[in-house]
Amino acid sequence: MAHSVEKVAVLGAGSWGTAFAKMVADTAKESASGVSTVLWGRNEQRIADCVATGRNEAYFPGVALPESLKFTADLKEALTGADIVVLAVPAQSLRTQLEVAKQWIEPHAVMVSLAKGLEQGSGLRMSEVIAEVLQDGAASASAVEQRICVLSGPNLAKEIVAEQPTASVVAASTEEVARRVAEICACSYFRPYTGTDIIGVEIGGLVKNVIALCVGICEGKNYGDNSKASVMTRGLAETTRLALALGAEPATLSGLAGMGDLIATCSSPLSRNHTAGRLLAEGVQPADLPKVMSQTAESVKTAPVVAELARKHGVEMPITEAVVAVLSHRVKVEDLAPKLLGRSLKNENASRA
Ligand SMILES: NC(=O)C1=CN([C@@H]2O[C@H](COP(=O)(O)OP(=O)(O)OC[C@H]3O[C@@H](n4cnc5c(N)ncnc54)[C@H](O)[C@@H]3O)[C@@H](O)[C@H]2O)C=CC1
Ligand SMILES: O=C(CO)COP(=O)(O)O
Repeated sequence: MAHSVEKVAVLGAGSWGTAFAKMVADTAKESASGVSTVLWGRNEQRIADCVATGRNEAYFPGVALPESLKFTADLKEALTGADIVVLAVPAQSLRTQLEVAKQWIEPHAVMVSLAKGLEQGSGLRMSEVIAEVLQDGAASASAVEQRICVLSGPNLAKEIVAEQPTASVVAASTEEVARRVAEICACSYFRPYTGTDIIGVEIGGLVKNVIALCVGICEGKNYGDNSKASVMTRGLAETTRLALALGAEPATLSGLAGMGDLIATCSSPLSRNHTAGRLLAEGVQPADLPKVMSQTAESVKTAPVVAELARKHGVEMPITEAVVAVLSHRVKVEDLAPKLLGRSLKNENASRA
């Protein structure tokens, strides 16, 4: 099965797609592997600007991208011959984008999801959406599933573009596939660990966005570190409960894709989810968030889907429920803390998993 990797296509020229493509091109240069990297974006003018300047000014002003990195707005050109396809579009756009792309995806190509969200309507994780779209009469379900991979961890794109040292996790159904993907991005400033717990890696990444929004609300309300640490710790407890109910391994949630990403996202002003929470606390209406912020804050759309999934599996997620209540105007930001603190008393460990 193992095709050697000669070409990597990254779909989505936003913040993470651009940073990831840079990393793959840097890895190819450092290892002299000869892997070529192409970044595809839908906005023709922006891609033309990238070609002309060697930079993606809309996301990383002034940052020179590797000379070997190619840019295109032509999906067929990006996907033809690509052995690895990296999906860096937001969660709610993935299915539509993949439906268009799939005609040009090579049958052996490994698909890597970078998005941290659940699909509205279906409640599916991104790896499940990819499997659903790529399965057709020609390919058995398990053959498609073996080609699906997810990458998640404490990976704020702006820090990665600045080449600050970072680790992450690549999970696939086999170590072999995870390792092939890890090899294309393991460079001097990025260390991907491998694993096979796709569910744990995805749930860790997508629920921490919801918890980060809650921490952002604490920040906007000028609550201090005790409040934020309490939300983060209990947030990890409810993330773990959901992940385990879905079949994840407990260790994943205390690793990079769980605790690691939670710490980074909840602590950093660079996080869009954290920023969204702060803006809500400052009086911005949930419906106005996309207008006020020019980038994706996945938790706004994913939080209600997480809550629904948790209810379906009989998992208690009070912080997520409180965030959903704020986003749907059922609870005011000032009433968030009383709502969380006023719940019935519990044993800490008994209610952790
Ligand atoms: N930015 C970051 O630091 C990180 C982001 N992520 C995840 O990566 C995913 C993408 O996020 P970002 O790159 O940050 O978002 P972004 O908002 O910076 O960029 C998203 C890009 O996707 C494009 N896009 C949207 N819908 C599309 C469609 N239907 N077809 C083609 N392109 C489309 C947009 O034009 C934009 O260029 C999210 O799920 C996010 O949670 C994960 C780790 C780090
Ligand atoms: O996932 C991220 C860091 O790992 C990025 O978080 P935001 O989407 O909140 O910016």
